Amino acid sequence: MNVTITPGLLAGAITPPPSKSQAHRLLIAAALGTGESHIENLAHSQDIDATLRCMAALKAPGDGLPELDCGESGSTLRFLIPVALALRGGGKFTGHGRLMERPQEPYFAIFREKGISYEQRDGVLTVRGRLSPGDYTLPGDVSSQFVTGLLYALPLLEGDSRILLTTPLESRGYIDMTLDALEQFGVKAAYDGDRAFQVPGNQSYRPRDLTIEADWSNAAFWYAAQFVGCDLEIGGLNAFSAQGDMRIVPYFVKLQGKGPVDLDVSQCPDLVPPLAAMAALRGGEITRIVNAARLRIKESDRLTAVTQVLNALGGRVEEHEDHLVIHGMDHLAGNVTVSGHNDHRIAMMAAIAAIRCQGPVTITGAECVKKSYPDFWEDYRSLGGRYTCDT
Ligand SMILES: O=C(O)C1=C[C@@H](OP(=O)(O)O)[C@@H](O)[C@H](O)C1
Ligand SMILES: C=C(OP(=O)(O)O)C(=O)O
Repeated sequence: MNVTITPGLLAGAITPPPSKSQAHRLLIAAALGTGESHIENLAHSQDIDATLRCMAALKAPGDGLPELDCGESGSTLRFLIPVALALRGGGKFTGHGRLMERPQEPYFAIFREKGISYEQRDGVLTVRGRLSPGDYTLPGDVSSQFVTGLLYALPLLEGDSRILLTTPLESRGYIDMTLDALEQFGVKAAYDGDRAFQVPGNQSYRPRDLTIEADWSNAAFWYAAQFVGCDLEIGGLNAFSAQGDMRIVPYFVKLQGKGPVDLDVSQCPDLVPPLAAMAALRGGEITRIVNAARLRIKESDRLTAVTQVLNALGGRVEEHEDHLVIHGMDHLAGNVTVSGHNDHRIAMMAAIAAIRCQGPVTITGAECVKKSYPDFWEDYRSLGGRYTCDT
């Protein structure tokens, strides 16, 4: 689907969709539960549908390894690899887009050490073996999703385990969300705040009735719209949330100030596309988005995609190995077609930057927003955004 936007300011009240990260966590814990749980405020984004489908496959009776189609969801794949080992002695994992090329080496290193077999061939990752209680050592700065996967699976084992990080933890907010979700389901895991987690074994997930919070990661796009001049009332968010992407609020305030600004995104990588849209429209000011190397291993190489899209719109972005330098302008030229890079956050960034373009902007593959925000285009229109679609 191509969307062509006629630039113009948005206005009105908006509630962001339910948090994808929290939804993954609550659904997996609920499915592992010893009874019936009720999870309210679920949106059928593609990633959440992937987790629902995979949990159903893991729990379906049957012999042999379950087949788990993780779609394009890194969270689903990395959370469920250890869970599948604990529940079913492994699984056959498939994915789409870039998913199966995204790194799994921290798990593979553990599997080699522990005698768990793994093989990735023709796009299928087959993992087979038994998880045993003990020490699990891995880096903390490739993806926090490996730690989350272990935190879900290790409590189910018959003895105590530890997770030991060899490098500092990045994306820490996501681990806080994981620990928060585990606690809600009565599962204990202690984090020393640095490099070690203690995870007692022989635990079970108690059933719970919970409501998924509104998503701070996607709210960030509406904050970016606000920043570029829209009059929005962004509602429904939990100001005391465990979601690390709440950091959009202090970063928004920082960007409103004059002078050069450095934003460290090591703990909030998903904020980079909306932050970059804001920075591109920070007239006459320079913004550096630093500690962003892991952006290259998301749905797209997001450092390249952000740079290409904003520069095509008429912005001035310099791409570096692990950071971006953005020279803010008052307006962008637009009058161009840009690719959504099959990446929801890149398509949404383009839609927000288009608000302050002088000519129309066409975004190709704009349906990719469905990965996390299925109603994004409807919400954009409900706020007065003008666009046409061709499929
Ligand atoms: O645990 C999660 O829900 C997520 C963790 C983050 O990944 P990394 O830990 O790989 O940075 C984030 O980018 C992703 O969108 C969601
Ligand atoms: C990177 C993302 O998700 P995942 O890693 O789960 O694919 C994202 O939603 O931006």
